[in-house]
Amino acid sequence: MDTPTHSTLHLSDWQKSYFAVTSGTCTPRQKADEYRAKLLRVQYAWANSEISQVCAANLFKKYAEKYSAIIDSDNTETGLNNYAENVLTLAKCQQNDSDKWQSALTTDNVLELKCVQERMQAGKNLHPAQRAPADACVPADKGVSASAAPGLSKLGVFSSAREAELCAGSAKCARQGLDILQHPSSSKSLQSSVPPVTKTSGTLAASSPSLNEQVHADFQATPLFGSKDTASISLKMLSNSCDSQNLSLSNQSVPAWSANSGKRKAFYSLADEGSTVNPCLVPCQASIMTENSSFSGNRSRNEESGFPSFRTAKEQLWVDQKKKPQNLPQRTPVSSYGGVKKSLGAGRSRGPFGKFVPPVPKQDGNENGGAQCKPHAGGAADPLLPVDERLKSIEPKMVELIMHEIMDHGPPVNWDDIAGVEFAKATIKEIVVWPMLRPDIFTGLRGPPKGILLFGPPGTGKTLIGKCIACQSGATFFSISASSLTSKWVGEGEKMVRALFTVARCQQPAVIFIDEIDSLLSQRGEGEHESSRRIKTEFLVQLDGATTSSEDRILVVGATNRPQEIDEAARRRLVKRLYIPLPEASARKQIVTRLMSKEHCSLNDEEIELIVKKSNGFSGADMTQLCREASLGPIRSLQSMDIATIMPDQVRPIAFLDFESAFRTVRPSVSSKDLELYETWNQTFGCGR
Ligand SMILES: Nc1ncnc2c1ncn2[C@@H]1O[C@H](COP(=O)(O)OP(=O)(O)OP(=O)(O)O)[C@@H](O)[C@H]1O
Ligand SMILES: [Mg+2]
Repeated sequence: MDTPTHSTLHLSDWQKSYFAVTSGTCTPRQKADEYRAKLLRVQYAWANSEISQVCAANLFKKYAEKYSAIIDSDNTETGLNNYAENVLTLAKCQQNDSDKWQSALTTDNVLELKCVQERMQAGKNLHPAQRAPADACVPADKGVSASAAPGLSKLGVFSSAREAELCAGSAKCARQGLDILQHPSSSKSLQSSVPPVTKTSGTLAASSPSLNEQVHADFQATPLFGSKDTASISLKMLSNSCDSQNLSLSNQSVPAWSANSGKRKAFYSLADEGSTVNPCLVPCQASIMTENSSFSGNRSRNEESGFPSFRTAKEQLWVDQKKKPQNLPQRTPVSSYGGVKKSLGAGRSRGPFGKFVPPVPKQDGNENGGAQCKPHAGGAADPLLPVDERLKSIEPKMVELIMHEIMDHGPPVNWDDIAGVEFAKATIKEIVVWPMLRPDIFTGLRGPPKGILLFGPPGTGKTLIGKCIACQSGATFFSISASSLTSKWVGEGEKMVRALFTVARCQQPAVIFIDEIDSLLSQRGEGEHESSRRIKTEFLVQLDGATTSSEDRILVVGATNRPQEIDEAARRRLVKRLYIPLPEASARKQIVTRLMSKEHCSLNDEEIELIVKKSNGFSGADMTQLCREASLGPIRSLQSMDIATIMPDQVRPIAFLDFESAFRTVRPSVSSKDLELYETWNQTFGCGR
């Protein structure tokens, strides 16, 4: 056992520090460091019940004043006046100590010690009256605890004449605290004895029990956080900016300290929890208070042993983190369907921090029943699930891009929102929606076609139908703008096409909506760019696979207002070619009525009929524009002065005259000549009646 050596070492440490603060050669900074160290030692000594509350308070006061005098002084020779730096140093020091303290004082470690076991057993045999009652008078077999010294512990009031003794006691205790710090993880340190007598500058003289005895005493004297009043001392290392006069020491007489360990643990648990922080205290302020049994409520207990378990700040952080909800969303919600249509290259996360989320087939059943995969379903984006074999040949970057093409089911577009085009709507429901709902019925010859082409004049609702399919079909919906595919991925476009179909296969049932499909599948010619040719070829190959494979549940929906430009091979694969014509009178009426129903409007039925009549040849988009224009009429009729002050409900309703003036500026966007072309193409290739 090398205990004497240790003791000698610590004695010399103490002496060194003492001389450091008293010698004239010591710099103010060194002195401040030493005083901080002393304050820490006093903390430990008190926490270990080596000194009493009053003793600790006196020592704190003494050292805190000295410390503050150095810190607060502007004198370059004797003071620092550098608050921030020293506060940080202080905090760092505390943190390090706390770390070391943690590993040595876990309750389990201590309880496993043989000597502790023996002592506990012996303690059980003691008569209750024999147990250490108060003020940390610890029964020990060998040596006498400093806190057990009558002069230190039993007196409620300490005379100044006794201060030297108090200091001696605290110094010894501080040394013990250091022992623990310096041998944190070794259980030997807990068992090793500390020599009973030390002396420093004539003021230090105390006997010390061995630590194992102290530990034993802790447990023996602890009524397991019983209902007796206990005292805790909260020592806070805080701002140096407060004056030393602010040192507030409660001189309440403390009832019997029934639990040494409780006291020690109270100290640390409070320190961890920061429950008594007063931001305007001098460094190392001792805030002494009494607590009742609620004291024990502030700490956790070791459930097996019944002892309260000490937790370091690190442990507490870990526990707190475990308590936090685990199911925090990993990804921010995708923008709503109606607000943003994703297209290639848009809306995806960029840069090195963009997280790759591999798409995988969703294995579990879902509420929509039957559908294997849903847009943005958790399973699809869950990186923990195995990646589909088919995706292994695809570059992850491309898979990610494709995955970001999945459209979300946001604000829904209903079939009723699309005016007219009844035949097209009925056909699409038949092809898309029902087979998705009842795949068991739509088998064999009833199997749905795998390709649809929506063609017709501009602004007739083709894209709107695509959105509606996205919302109503319940399938994974990919919306690809052909132009973005060709322009942004020069050289890699065909790979993207392949990746698109592969991902779609993994996400079945899936709908791939290709708006402006003519720009992707225009007829192949000689002057064509090589890259666009390759894309087109790849697309046809994939389209062929998708349309011929009876197992795959992939529907390709193309939309164009230039159907005549589509390559004949593509045309063949898009078997259902549905004409989306200009809206008929009933459809136009529907559009006007629906839009005006949301506005303050004074139109009667006759006026609406007149509007419908006058709007012959208008597309759906034109009708929308007409209504917009008319709705501005009441505003235009206001004087510019009124606009600044008028209340919204004072604006007059939209009237027929507003439509009359709107008709003067809004013209049909589709010429009759163009219409003939569509009609002809529809009669040639269309599937309408
Ligand atoms: N049948 C319709 N019912 C209701 N609104 C319509 C209809 N057709 C068009 N609209 C209105 O016109 C707007 C444009 O429609 P959409 O984008 O679907 O036309 P499109 O056929 O795709 O045109 P383009 O061929 O130029 O792409 C829609 O947002 C909608 O407000
Ligand atoms: Mg469109």
